Amino acid sequence: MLPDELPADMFHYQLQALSADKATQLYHYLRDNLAWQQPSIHVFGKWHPIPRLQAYIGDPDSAYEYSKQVFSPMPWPEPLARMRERLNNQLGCKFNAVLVNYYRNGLDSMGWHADDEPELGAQPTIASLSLGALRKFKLRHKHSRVVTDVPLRHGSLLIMKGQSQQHFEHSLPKQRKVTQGRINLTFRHIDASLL
Ligand SMILES: O=C(O)CCC(=O)C(=O)O
Ligand SMILES: [Fe+2]
Repeated sequence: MLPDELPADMFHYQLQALSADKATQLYHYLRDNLAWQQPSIHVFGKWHPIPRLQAYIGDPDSAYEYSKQVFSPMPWPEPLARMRERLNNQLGCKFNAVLVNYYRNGLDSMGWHADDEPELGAQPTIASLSLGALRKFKLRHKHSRVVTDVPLRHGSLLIMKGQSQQHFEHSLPKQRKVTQGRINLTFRHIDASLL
C-alpha cells in the first residue's frame, strides 16, 4: 500500500475511509460552512499569510500553539463530531481537536514541518483525512533526507504514529496543474498540560 521505505509502525494508509459520495458530501459541507481563516505566520523575521485557508476545531481545552501564536478552537460542527467519534472508536484514540486545511487550488501549499509541538506529546497519533483534489504529500526522512511521495486520495486516511514525527518531516508542495480544491483534516490529541 505505502512504499517500503515508510516504516509500518509509523505510517498506515487506508485508501477508502469514506466512500467517494460521502467524501464529496463532506468536502462541500466543510468548504461552504467552516469559518475559514488565513492567519499570518512569522518566518525569518517577517510575517506572511499562510498559503491556504484553515480552521481549527476542538474541545474547549484544546488551544493549540505554533509559530508563536495561540489558536483557540471553534466548536465541533455535527459532521466532524461524528467523524471524530468514529475515528476515536476505530483507532482507540482520544482526539480532541482537528486542524482543517483548505488548499483552494494547486498554488496553495504547506511547507516542510513535523507535527512535533509539545502539546501533542512525545509520540502523537495523527489521523489525516483527505477530501477533493489528488495532491502529492511528501515525507522526508530527517537523517537520510530520502523523500517519498504519497498521493493522498479523495476519502483516504493516512495515520502517522509512533516515532513518525521524530524521524520524518512532511509537506504539501505546490502543483501548478491542479485547479480543483482539496481539504485535509488532521485529527489530533492536544494535552494543554504539556504546554
Ligand atoms: O494537507 C496535508 O495533507 C498535510 C496537513 C498537515 O501536514 C498538517 O495539518 O499539519
Ligand atoms: Fe503536518
